[in-house]
Amino acid sequence: MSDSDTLILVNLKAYPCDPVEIAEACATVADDTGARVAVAPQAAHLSAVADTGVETWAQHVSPVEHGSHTGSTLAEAVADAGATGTLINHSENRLKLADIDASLAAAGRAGLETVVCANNPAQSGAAAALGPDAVAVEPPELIGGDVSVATADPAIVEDSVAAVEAVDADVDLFCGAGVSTGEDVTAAGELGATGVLLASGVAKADDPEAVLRDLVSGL
Ligand SMILES: O=C(CO)COP(=O)(O)O
Repeated sequence: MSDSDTLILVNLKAYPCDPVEIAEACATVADDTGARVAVAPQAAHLSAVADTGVETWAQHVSPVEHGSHTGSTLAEAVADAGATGTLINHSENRLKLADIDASLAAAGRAGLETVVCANNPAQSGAAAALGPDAVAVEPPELIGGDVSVATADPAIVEDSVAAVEAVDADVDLFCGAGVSTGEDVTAAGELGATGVLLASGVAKADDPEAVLRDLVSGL
């Protein structure tokens, strides 16, 4: 990947890390290198992360509007907290098709950039048909592992790029699972991805900033 618009999106999931420390490391590396690095913390940490100045994403928004929806993650609320984008349909928070559509509508109302996650090329094409800004293909069996999707299953990335392109050429294709090094980022770009999602490589690192600097070196 050589495009500075390429997104490195660090999903903190529910890992026991310090979201502000990682956000500050991401902001520092982004400022130093011009790379686009974003952090998706727990919803309760969005404001604290956004206050660091880093690009901040929600991990999920619910398929709801303002109203009687106890326990929901309202798109307008995450935008108020400083998020500028959101994941939808992550492998660990799968939604029904109609709910993906409604979450996209909610994100659109709130002005959030959107990435819909998918398991495989067929789902990637289907997700593209719903009109997100990007689709992220993440094979569930590789999530949290040591081998990057681009190495373990390059065809799933290439086939997802093609599936998305066939449906809507304006939708970007990202990939994720096992991404932790600059080499992984380079390999993803060579397969046609214009962004990577990663979690454990940064969230579990002893030195998140060092990992981020290595990741960015692969752009
Ligand atoms: O699910 C992921 C990002 O959303 C990928 O997680 P890992 O980077 O831990 O494989």
